[in-house]
Amino acid sequence: MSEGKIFTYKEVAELDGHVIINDKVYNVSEFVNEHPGGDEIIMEFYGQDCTQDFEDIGHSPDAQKTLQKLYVGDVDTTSEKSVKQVETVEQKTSDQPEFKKIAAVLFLVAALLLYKGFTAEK
Ligand code: HEM
Repeated sequence: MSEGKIFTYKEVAELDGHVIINDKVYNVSEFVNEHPGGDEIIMEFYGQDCTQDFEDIGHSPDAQKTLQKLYVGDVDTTSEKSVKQVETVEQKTSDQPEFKKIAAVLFLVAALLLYKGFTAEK
């Protein structure tokens, strides 16, 4: 399906009530009120790409069908992303709680070894 309009990332960001899933643009402004997962969860993604989150939930074929009805066009993937779109991607990659946990464990082990070293000398 590619008979829709072509949007740049910036155009989508400026539109109210539109999201991007798999490089396609959907007008979800009316659908959000009927979304079984709640309106806010989608509203957070207005103007942005929510492919990952949409797929992580494991939406049913029924949800995919609903999506088709909301299709308004495609995104020009070569266009420049808006600041908001870049921020959400960066947030996802740099926000790694696993890394913080590992750093905390390493710090504790180092502190313990240092402490043991000091007490052994005496
Ligand atoms: C924008 C297009 C979207 C459509 C058309 C859509 C559609 C649906 C539909 C029809 C359901 C009912 C269950 C199913 O059939 O799979 C559902 C459930 C759900 N959706 Fe979406 N959804 C969209 C986006 C999102 C996004 C971006 C999220 C964010 C994480 C999300 C989170 C959820 C959750 C958590 C449920 C489960 C609700 C429950 O069973 O309690 N959805 N969605």
